[in-house]
Amino acid sequence: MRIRFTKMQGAGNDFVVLDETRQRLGLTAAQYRQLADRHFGVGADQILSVRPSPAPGIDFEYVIHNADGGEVEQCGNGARCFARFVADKGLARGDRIRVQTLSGVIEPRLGVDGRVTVDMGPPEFEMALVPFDDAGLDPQPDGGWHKWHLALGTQPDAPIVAVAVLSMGNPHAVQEVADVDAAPVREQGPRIEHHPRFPNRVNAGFLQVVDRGRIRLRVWERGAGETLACGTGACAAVVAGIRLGRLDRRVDVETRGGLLTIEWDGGNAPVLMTGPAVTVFEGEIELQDAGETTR
Ligand SMILES: N[C@@H](CCC[C@H](N)C(=O)O)C(=O)O
Repeated sequence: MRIRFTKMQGAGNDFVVLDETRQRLGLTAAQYRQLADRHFGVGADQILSVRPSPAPGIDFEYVIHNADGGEVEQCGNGARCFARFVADKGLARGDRIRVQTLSGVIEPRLGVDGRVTVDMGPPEFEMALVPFDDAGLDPQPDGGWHKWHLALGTQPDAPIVAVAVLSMGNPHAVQEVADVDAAPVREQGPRIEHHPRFPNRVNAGFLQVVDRGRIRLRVWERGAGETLACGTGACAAVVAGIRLGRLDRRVDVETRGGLLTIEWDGGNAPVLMTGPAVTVFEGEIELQDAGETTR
């Protein structure tokens, strides 16, 4: 099967974008993995599918698959690329759209400077977690704010990390570090991702506070490994920092792939994320036949 695709990136978090507005491609998990593969495919952290409106008042459906082929609820950098894609392809009427994701409706809008701002909705602090057990977790509720101590292993000297746990539609566990360049992202990231506490796995963020309006961030993404930037990870890190009294309401987030700006007024206010969205190239690829068609 031969398909057309667009390769995009937002702060270095890269995507294969598929136009399914007229016809569903019916790809299998193995085919999503092939598209994401940097040696045998196009190469991407996530595959984004653009589908027609699923309901009145909604412009599009936005379906996200991680590089490992699994479907996920949300992707922030992808949301900006999604908005740029539907505008550039003439699929959207205005510069503001309403998009259905697995975790709710988000509202991206194109800025005059080429950047895109996305209303990501409010953060959630009551995530579904596997009940704590002595072997893996010591819960430390902190004034209603969920800050947990995770043991990364069962041996007595296993490292224990304190993480703030929240959802931006998708799950995040964020820890503060003194120096993000020296942070053990590749060692701890997979162990946090697969920690028994998180039934659906989790994205692991490592945040360094520079000052009240600036942080540096690296994220080990669920289903993709460390990426150059994670939009929902940036939202989660800033929300965590604000809740802990360490950050102001507008924060610049330095990632290895570029700068994102996150704003949050607290409580049930939506989180606003602003950053770049760039088309890299377009092409066609022959996909192998393998496995069962997914949603
Ligand atoms: N890169 C994304 C997040 C993509 C999904 C994530 N890996 C997950 O599994 O939840 C972003 O920019 O938010």
